[in-house]
This record gives sequence, C-alpha cells and structure tokens, in this order.
Amino acid sequence: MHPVLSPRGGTGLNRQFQEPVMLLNDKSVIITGASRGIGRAAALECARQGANVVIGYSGSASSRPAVEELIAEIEALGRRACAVGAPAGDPDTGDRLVEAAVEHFGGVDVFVNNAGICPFHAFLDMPKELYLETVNTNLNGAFFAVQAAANQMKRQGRGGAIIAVSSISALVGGGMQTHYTPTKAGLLSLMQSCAIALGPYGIRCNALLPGTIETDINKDDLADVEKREYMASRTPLGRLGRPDDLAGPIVFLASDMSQYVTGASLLVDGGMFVNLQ
Ligand SMILES: NC(=O)C1=CN([C@@H]2O[C@H](COP(=O)(O)OP(=O)(O)OC[C@H]3O[C@@H](n4cnc5c(N)ncnc54)[C@H](OP(=O)(O)O)[C@@H]3O)[C@@H](O)[C@H]2O)C=CC1
Ligand SMILES: C[C@H](O)[C@@H]1OC(=O)[C@H](O)[C@@H]1O
Repeated sequence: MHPVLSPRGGTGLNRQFQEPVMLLNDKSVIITGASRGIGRAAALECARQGANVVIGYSGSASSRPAVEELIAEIEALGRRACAVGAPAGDPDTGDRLVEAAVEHFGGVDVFVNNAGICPFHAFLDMPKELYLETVNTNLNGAFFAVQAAANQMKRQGRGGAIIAVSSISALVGGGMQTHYTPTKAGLLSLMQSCAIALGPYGIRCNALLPGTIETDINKDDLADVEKREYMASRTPLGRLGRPDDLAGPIVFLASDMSQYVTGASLLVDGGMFVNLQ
C-alpha cells in the first residue's frame, strides 16, 4: 500500500490510529477500458485507495483472462470488483456499467471514461468505417456513459467525480491520427461543458491528458526504434510514460484532494508538450 498525503496535510498517517489514510475508502468507481494499460493501473490504484471497482472492457473473449486476473488482484487488496464486457461505442453501455455499480456496490461515486482506440491511418484514404468506429468508441459512447453516470450521481445526491481520459492529442495534431485527435479534443470539451452542467449537483468533471504512454495501443507504432527514441528524447523527464504514471493523477481527480477542481485539464506527459524549442 502506498503511503499518501492526508487530505489535511501531513505525513499520510492518521495520527490517532497510525494507519495510512485511503483517498477513496468505500467509494464505488467505474473505469472503462480497465482490462489493460492505463485503465488497469488506475483500477488497481483505486482499489489500493479503498475503492470497489467496476471494470469495463470490450467483452472480447480474449480479454477475459486479463479481467479475471485483475479481479483477483483487487480482491487480494481486500476490495471488491466486477466486470462488464460491452462495446464502448454502444449508447447503452453506460447504463449497463451504472447498473452493475448500483447492484454490486450500491451506487456510483467516480466514473472514469478511459476506453479508447487509436488505429493509426493516413487521412486522404481514411476508410469511413474506421473513422466512425473511432469516433463512436472514443467519443459518442463516452457522451452517453458520462450522462448515465451523472444521472445516477444526481439521484444519489452526494455529488461525484467524472474523469475523461483525453490526451495531449487534444492540444496537438497527428498526421496519422486525424480521426483520433478530434475525439480527444471532444472529450476535453465534454468535461468543460459537463463541469458547468453538473456543478450544481456537486459533480466535478475533469480531463486527464496523457502524453505518450507505452501500452498495447501504440505497441506497433513504438516498435519503430527510431520513433520510440525520438519520442523519449522529446520528453524532458527522459522517458516515455508508463500506465502507473497516470494512476496517481486519476486518484487525485477522483478524490476529495481535488474537491475544488472542476472543468480542468491535467496534462501528464513528462513535459513533452512544452518542449518545443
Ligand atoms: N497510451 C498512450 O500513449 C495514450 C493513451 N491515451 C488514452 O488512454 C486510454 C487508454 O489507452 P491505453 O491504456 O493506452 O490503451 P490499451 O490499448 O492498453 O487499453 C485499451 C482499453 O480500452 C478497452 N477497449 C478498447 N476498445 C474498446 C471497445 N470498443 N469497447 C470497450 N472497451 C474497449 C480495452 O478493452 P479490451 O482489453 O477488451 O480490448 C482496454 O481495456 C485511451 O482512451 C487512449 O486514447 C491518451 C493519451 C496517450
Ligand atoms: C497511441 C499514441 O501513441 C498516443 O495516443 C495519444 O493520445 C498520444 O498523443 C499518443 O499519440
């Protein structure tokens, strides 16, 4: 278990009981795309911080072993987990995730919209199907899932936190990502507007903007050693990101540590974005 800063400052130890303070104790957290990569690291850190977790994934049979393993790891931490396999682009998937959280954990406190795809492709011959699949998976499904989570939080009447995993790509272009970058800018914009729409219910909405993080999503792209080294050399902290690098920032935005943060964007990129010259 990671010692953490106490919400009141200090060492992270509750002085009376000398136990680590957990930032998400008994919270019910939904994370989409949690079978692998950033979502998986976030699910584990949320569990370490005391949360029970609904694991969203595509529903593909090949993902099931990874999901079972994650459930076992969360249970070994003394927390509970369940999984919902359903396509992120389906407008009803958000309802299914929320239903699972209500049934198993009594409600929804945190919703992390993380599922996403980035099938690199040139612009001029972009197949219509690939464009539509990318926008549906990354953005359209997210809209309905955020709406479902927000309605549940409103019904509960105790506020909540919504985090969209956007990207540095919301701020910069990518010649092979013309279908992808608009979805990430869209998620950032969705969080800004939802922060206004949902603030009156105590529901905070923020965007997380990872830089280049080594996961399955870019395994092929970064297999090009020259590109990989170039990307690392553009990063002031001297290396590409790891899924774990995003887990802390996600917990921060999910927890009361960020109780006055809404409509914000948190860039977690090792400094890549500011490294122009
Ligand atoms: N890695 C990076 O450099 C960056 C990533 N991001 C964003 O972070 C998020 C997570 O990416 P990352 O961890 O790298 O990716 P991974 O490829 O490692 O994981 C993707 C996750 O999304 C799920 N997923 C994929 N397609 C669908 C679908 N159609 N329906 C439901 N779930 C689906 C996968 O489930 P399954 O296992 O079932 O396929 C998996 O859990 C994405 O939104 C990505 O755009 C943002 C900036 C940088
Ligand atoms: C998948 C890419 O490597 C990754 O995705 C993003 O959102 C980043 O901007 C990188 O391009």
